[in-house]
Amino acid sequence: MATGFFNVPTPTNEPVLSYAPGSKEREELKAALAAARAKEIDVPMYIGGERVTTDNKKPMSPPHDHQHILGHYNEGGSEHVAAAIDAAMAAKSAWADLGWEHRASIFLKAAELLAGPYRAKINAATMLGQSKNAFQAEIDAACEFIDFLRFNVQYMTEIYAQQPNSAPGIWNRVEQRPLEGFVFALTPFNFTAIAGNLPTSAAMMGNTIVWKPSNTQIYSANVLMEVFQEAGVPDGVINLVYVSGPTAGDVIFNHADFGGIHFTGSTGVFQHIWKTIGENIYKYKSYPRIVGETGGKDFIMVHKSSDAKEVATAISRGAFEYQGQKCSAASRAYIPSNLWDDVKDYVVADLATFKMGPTEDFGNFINAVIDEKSFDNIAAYIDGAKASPDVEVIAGGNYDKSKGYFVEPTVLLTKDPKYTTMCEEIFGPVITIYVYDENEFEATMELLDSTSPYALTGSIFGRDRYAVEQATKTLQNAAGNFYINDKPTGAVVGQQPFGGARGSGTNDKAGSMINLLRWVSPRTIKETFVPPKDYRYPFLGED
Ligand SMILES: NC(=O)c1ccc[n+]([C@@H]2O[C@H](COP(=O)([O-])OP(=O)(O)OC[C@H]3O[C@@H](n4cnc5c(N)ncnc54)[C@H](O)[C@@H]3O)[C@@H](O)[C@H]2O)c1
Ligand SMILES: N[C@@H](CCC=O)C(=O)O
Repeated sequence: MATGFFNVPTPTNEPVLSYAPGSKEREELKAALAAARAKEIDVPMYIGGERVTTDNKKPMSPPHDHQHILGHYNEGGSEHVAAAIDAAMAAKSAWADLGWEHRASIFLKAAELLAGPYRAKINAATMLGQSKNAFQAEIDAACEFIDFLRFNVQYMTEIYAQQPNSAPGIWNRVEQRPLEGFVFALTPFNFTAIAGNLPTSAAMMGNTIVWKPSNTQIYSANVLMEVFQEAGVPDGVINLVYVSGPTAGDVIFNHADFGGIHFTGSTGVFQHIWKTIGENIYKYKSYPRIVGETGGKDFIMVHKSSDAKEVATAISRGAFEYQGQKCSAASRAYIPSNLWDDVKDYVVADLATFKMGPTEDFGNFINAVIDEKSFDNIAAYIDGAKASPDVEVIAGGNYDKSKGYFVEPTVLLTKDPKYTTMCEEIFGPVITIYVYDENEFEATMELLDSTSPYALTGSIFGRDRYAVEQATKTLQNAAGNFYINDKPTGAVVGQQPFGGARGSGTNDKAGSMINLLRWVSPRTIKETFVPPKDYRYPFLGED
């Protein structure tokens, strides 16, 4: 067998295409949208390379047009979860033994497929299934996932290259074994890139996977699986099942071979999972790796020296892109009294120009929220705000689910800095503003830091460098991704490794070496070239 020390292609961020009128990519995307809408599909589970169907067919619809059927997915039960674990365990040794360069090659090929022949298809599936506009789909399903794949391959090689020193006469080596057992990838609805990254990052390091996506992301998960198969991911390495969360959890968290969970989703679900794993700890062969990136109550903190228009733009984009359904979305802002009138005028003017509607109309900046449960939850927060004497609705406040789950981008102004919507994650297009005395900057930051249990993303705006430095220090633990004079969303793989602490997760930074290290179990090997043949120390010879 030929071998060598291989370098992988140097990763660079995938360019974001413009989808401008008349562009080739726009035409291709429009064609992919039309083709997807025209044909109902039957989406199987994938277990050990088998396409598994059941009698339990569940409809999939665009959130912005809930009467249209895109197709059905086949819902499984606990027996399918058990079969997926068996398939992952059966595929394990061949996959773990495969030369790393072949694993790298498979995932680099997946990146190329997504950048080229599958780009329009994965973006169209994300636009229809998750109601993302063309730009939001492009930065997620195409670019971010391509970046995850390419950069993770590079980080994998850097991990393998890290080796210890060796004293004369010995050779020390560290090998990076995959975890014993299987890895459970449990993924959210809101980013196709995250749904793809959670199973592939662990698989890249030699693990085999049971993947359970959110029901509302299955339509695009099916395209990802098609890409994985075409890229050459062997049967059984990534097994995709559609079951309820508790059904998956009951089987997986009771299994002796459960090796780790790669989770992204809400804080409540993650805390429940952690507790269950703790209660079952004696059942497992190893201590399972627990990686979870969860919710946020992301902030924009504004100093009196800021530019009001820059702040307003950060609010308009940071709070409302993808209907505020980003874990990083700005959902509370602290505005100094000297700037409020201007910031308010600019934000209200921006919102008046937002167009809301289906993703197939490329002129729409705002689309629908993901499903009825989410719509009702957001509407209840808005109703609560309307009824509260402490809150004024500055913009938006209306909603309508007759055709799709549409919620107007909504700006609330509160007199109470601890009002519910300043503390709780809403996960929708709602931001709450608290206007503070412009001379109370330090005290307001202390208030911000103690208002919510989360610490995911946050921004400081200011032209006064002393104020920016003060905020950077005071808010050190308030966000895992901290932005200066920028909105708190839009982290790019390889540039701003992403994740938060406190209630927001284990901060293992998706798309970084830190994350990949969680999916290996290092073994240190010491080899002695000429072993001693006498147990005595030299000084034991003579008195
Ligand atoms: N920090 C991050 O990087 C990040 C990124 C994206 C989303 N998020 C968070 O994800 C949430 C939105 O996504 P979501 O609505 O899909 O989250 P969710 O927690 O509802 O679901 C996530 C996954 O867990 C499953 N699940 C739900 N209940 C379960 C249970 N009891 N047992 C086992 N599995 C269960 C779901 O089916 C889904 O696959 C928000 O809170 C958001 O902040 C965080
Ligand atoms: N990484 C994304 C958020 C992912 C969570 O939903 C961002 O930085 O905006």
